[in-house]
Amino acid sequence: MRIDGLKIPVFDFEMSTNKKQEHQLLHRLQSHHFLAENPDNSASCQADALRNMACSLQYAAASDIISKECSFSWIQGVLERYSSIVDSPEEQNGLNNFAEGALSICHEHKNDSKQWKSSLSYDAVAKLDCVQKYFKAAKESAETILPASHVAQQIAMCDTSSVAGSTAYNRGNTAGQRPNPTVPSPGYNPKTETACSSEGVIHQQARIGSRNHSLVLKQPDGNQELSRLPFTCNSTSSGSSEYGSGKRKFGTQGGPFSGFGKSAAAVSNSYSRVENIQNGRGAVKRENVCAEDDEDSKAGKFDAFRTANEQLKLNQMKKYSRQGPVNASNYGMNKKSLGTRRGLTSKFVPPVMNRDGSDSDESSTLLKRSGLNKAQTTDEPVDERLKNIDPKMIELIANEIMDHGPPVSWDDIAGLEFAKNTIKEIVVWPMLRPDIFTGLRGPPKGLLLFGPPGTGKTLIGKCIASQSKSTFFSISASSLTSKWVGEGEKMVRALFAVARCHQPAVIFIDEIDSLLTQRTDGEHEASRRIKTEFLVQLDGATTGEEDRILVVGATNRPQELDEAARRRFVKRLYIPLPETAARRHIVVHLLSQQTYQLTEEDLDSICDKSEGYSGADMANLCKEAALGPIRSIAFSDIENITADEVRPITHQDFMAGFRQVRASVSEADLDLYIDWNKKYGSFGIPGM
Ligand SMILES: Nc1ncnc2c1ncn2[C@@H]1O[C@H](COP(=O)(O)OP(=O)(O)OP(=O)(O)O)[C@@H](O)[C@H]1O
Ligand SMILES: [Mg+2]
Repeated sequence: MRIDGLKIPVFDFEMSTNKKQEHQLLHRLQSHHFLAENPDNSASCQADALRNMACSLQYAAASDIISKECSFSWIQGVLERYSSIVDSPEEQNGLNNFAEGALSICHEHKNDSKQWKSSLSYDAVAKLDCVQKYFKAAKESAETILPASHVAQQIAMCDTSSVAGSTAYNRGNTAGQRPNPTVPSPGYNPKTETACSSEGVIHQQARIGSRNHSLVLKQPDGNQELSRLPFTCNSTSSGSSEYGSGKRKFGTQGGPFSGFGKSAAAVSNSYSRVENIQNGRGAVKRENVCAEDDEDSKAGKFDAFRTANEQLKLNQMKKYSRQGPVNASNYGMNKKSLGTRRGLTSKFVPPVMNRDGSDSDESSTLLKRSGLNKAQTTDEPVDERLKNIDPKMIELIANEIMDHGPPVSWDDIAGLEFAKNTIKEIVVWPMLRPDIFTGLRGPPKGLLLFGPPGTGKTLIGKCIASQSKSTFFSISASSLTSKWVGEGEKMVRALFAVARCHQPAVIFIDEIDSLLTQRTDGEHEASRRIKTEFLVQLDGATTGEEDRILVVGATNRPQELDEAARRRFVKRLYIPLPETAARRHIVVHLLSQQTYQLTEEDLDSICDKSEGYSGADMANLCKEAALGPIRSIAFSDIENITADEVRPITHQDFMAGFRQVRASVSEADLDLYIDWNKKYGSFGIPGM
């Protein structure tokens, strides 16, 4: 006999005298075959048909309609086909069993495989504790030795019979008699008893109603019962409709090949373990140790029998038992960006979130402050404006870009009164009185801070972050370009979308020249796209008039800015080198944490001598001077000296420091800034 597509070898039937049985078998095989081979049928329907086919073959062998060898070889072909469907990753032709876990985690993708478990093998079932016990019992009985695969098959067959419906074959007779299969009918709940052995060594009884089963060891002539091994199938899948629909539940059994298709936990749960067999011929004492089996399975004793999918679920259940089942939709959302930093001074974020509900205080506080955690990590509706934005980008923005560094006050910034006042006007006042700052009085949407390096541009950004009560996003051009290679423009879009949801908002872009350099013909397409997106967002094409988002850019190369970008930064503030008073302020401010002996004249002298120094240079000078008293301590005393015994910082230390720290900004560079400021800079606020 040959059935196309299954590559089944031709075997001789052991023709039964019962032509009716044979006819029924052929009829069943044929109909299952057509169901399995019809490409219009769904994968689950095909798999169902194959399972039924294998079941029919098993039954046929058990009933001596066909030979055992023929049945096993044929079943092998059927099972191969069945496995290829169950485990196929293709959505159309397979049930994608192994990919299910990953897919559901990624994007809650659902497919038929949710209802299916992939196959275990005969060998796998044979390794089960309960089956091994049978072997032991059989050996002890010394009456008959059963091949492992045969017993395993019996277990699977018993499981088959526990499920009523199309594959439950009714005999309605007692063990030892030849089977008398009938065509199953819907709703039929037969007492099932399956005898299976050409040698008549093992017979199996299964009563579906009570779900009590027994393996009966018999004499080869099939008449004398050697031993009876009862066990219980506590399957929860019963009824033809459930089986027919191919429904299978995690941790439950169902279907003829549930021995192949369920985890060891499910298998061990399904059968009570036979604890003690008194003798080969006598009664068998059985203890139901389902719970223990469950513990075994939890302890991983049966790891070899779990499919990847089941192992994944088990792990998740174990891991998140305190949180309940893992919600695939929030799985990816909760993940932290790998090793990213949040802002300029924030701590390292571990790659894996602490999922036991005790996520670090800092990160949870951060997310709370960002207001993103609730919308993004729970089922609460996400803001309409964020719907088309990649959640990972939103998360990155919340984690890394929203800045929550140490507070910087306006007093920490020496000098720069004009810049500070302008910023207060643009940022602070409109926030206090949004009703006044509307229409023509509406604050500008772009502010550019330019000037020589080390003059406090970034410091001003930090000050805005802590002083303005707005949501502050601090971003460097490199974080837009390097982390999302090829996706920088999406990141820009996401940044503005998140900012729009958290108004009033300030987006601070340090070193903006590297992001918005002049566009050239030869430049990379990706960077061009970022620039374009930025210009679009800055222009307010997607930002309404009433949106309160201020973009603050800082650069020490303003001349390299794209002219379109320049236009969009309406206010361009020159942040010059600190004047004498500002330098004095920096020195006093930094020395306030140390002991020092400096007269007013000493300070004047230091400030005069530091003409042309930037704020950063002044900070370095103070550091160098502060090391003077330490250098004067003998090396041998360094270990024992107390902090109070260190001498104060003196004028000489500063003079020594001047030899180490020189001005970092040249006159020529300054001229460039001054020129650019004359051309494009904002000169001041009227009346100030
Ligand atoms: N006006 C200032 N008042 C107080 N400290 C200042 C001032 N300017 C600079 N500093 C000191 O210099 C350090 C560096 O300043 P900052 O990073 O803001 O410079 P920058 O203008 O951003 O430089 P760059 O253009 O190179 O990025 C600050 O941490 C601070 O200690
Ligand atoms: Mg800077």
